[in-house]
Amino acid sequence: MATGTTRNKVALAPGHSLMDWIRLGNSGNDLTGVGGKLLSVSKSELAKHNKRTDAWLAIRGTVYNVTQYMDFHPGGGDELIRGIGTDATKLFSEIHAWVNYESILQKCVVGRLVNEELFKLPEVLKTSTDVSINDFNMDWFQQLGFLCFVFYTKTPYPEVSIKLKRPNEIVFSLNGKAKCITLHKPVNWPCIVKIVGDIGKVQVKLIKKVLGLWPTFGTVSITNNIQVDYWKCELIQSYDVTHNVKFLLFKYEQNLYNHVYPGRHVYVKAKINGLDVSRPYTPVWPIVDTTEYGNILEDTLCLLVKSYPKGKLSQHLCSLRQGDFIEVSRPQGSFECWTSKTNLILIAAGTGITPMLPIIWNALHSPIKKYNVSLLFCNKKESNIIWKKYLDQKSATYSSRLTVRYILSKEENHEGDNKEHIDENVISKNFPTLNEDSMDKYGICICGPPGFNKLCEKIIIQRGFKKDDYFIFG
Ligand code: HEM
Repeated sequence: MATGTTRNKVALAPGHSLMDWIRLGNSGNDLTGVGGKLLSVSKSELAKHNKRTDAWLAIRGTVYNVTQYMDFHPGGGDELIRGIGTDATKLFSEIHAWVNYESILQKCVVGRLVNEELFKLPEVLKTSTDVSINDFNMDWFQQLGFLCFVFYTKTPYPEVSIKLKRPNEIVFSLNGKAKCITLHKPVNWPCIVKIVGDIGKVQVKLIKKVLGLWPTFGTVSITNNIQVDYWKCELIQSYDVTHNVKFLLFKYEQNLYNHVYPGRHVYVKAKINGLDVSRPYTPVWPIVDTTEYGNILEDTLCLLVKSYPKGKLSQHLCSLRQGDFIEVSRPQGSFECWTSKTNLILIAAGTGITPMLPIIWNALHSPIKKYNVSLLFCNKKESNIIWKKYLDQKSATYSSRLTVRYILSKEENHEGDNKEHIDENVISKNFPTLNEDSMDKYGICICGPPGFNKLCEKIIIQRGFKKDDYFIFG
């Protein structure tokens, strides 16, 4: 067994070099074992993951899942096991403080190791229901580490923007009405927002800078609206998705959160050769819950942009560099996911997948209802399919609730089916099987080029669907 002074490297099995490990990390496999979510982990929760087949350890406040790393560890699995289930900071540093663990384990982050005290506390420490802001009521509650505001706007799908103006001053703008809260003490950014669109409930969690109970949340005052026509956004990351589609991550100007509902869009504006050019784009957050792009923060604006040969704005966006700015409008659109439907049929062509991604995510994670989703995704070639690996992973995880069918018009698909020119026949042939007894439970979304949308609409009308049963993203 190694001590702080003995060095004892082992021979790793073939296929377990550092390069193989990096390859595994980039393969899209979830090495965190928790779906890439960032968790708050208590010491007692950490202690439960102390087996070779379920191994977590913490180093300098970050919790890692090292189960997959076991056979790649140059000091051997048996050595690594000494640290699992614990805060291994000291042990790790004694043996090899120089090892760049953050980089090696970047795809294995489970979350932050947090103070045990937070978990011992009762769920709600202090609540108040008598605060009324404009036309809606507000509750708040706190624990040592955070406080939470809950707004009941009484309108479905309220417009929500939040801005932390100073560490202890936050502005909530709900349906265009803004209130400023001067908080009792400072909080961190970003906030964590949960919205139940159907009933207009907005929950905002703020992490306190310093642990402690507050006697009050602070004071409320009226303020100018923070909603403007366009906000400035800075490009922070850009990734290639296919040969002509990029995944772009933007940060809003200082500490702003701008909620966009699934299926709604924003206008993106940029000055090109002295002229303002703008176009609608549907943000795809939070669908990207893979670790492939690191941990995307709540307030990030995520866009999928296809560069068209004649598309001035799309080409401009695809050529942006980190630190470049664009302007982004308030959310627009009228799509509201049907509350009365439980089966969604989504028909998309190419980048028409963008509104579908948040709809799928929402349908699979809805706290209110279990939706079943059938996606029919039409592309020219397999290499054009946006995030196929991700869609396949999702449909494997939710195999009883999400089915994905790809139609390729320019090449054979991997199942050996012939290439299919996308026409009425092909869409009809691949249309999900319907249960005729519960036709009223189906809601259909269509998004593609105008000709494609027309074709799909014709087919669904032939199948007896009415205007209220479907939505075409134009
Ligand atoms: C906390 C429990 C751990 C123990 C007891 C442990 C033990 C050891 C031992 C005995 C060696 C061989 C001796 C040496 O090269 O100095 C070693 C090497 C190594 N370990 Fe760990 N290790 C632990 C955690 C980790 C973690 C979490 C990582 C991942 C980032 C890691 C990465 C490495 C690397 C890269 C080497 C090769 C270092 C070199 O060649 O200089 N170890 N470890």
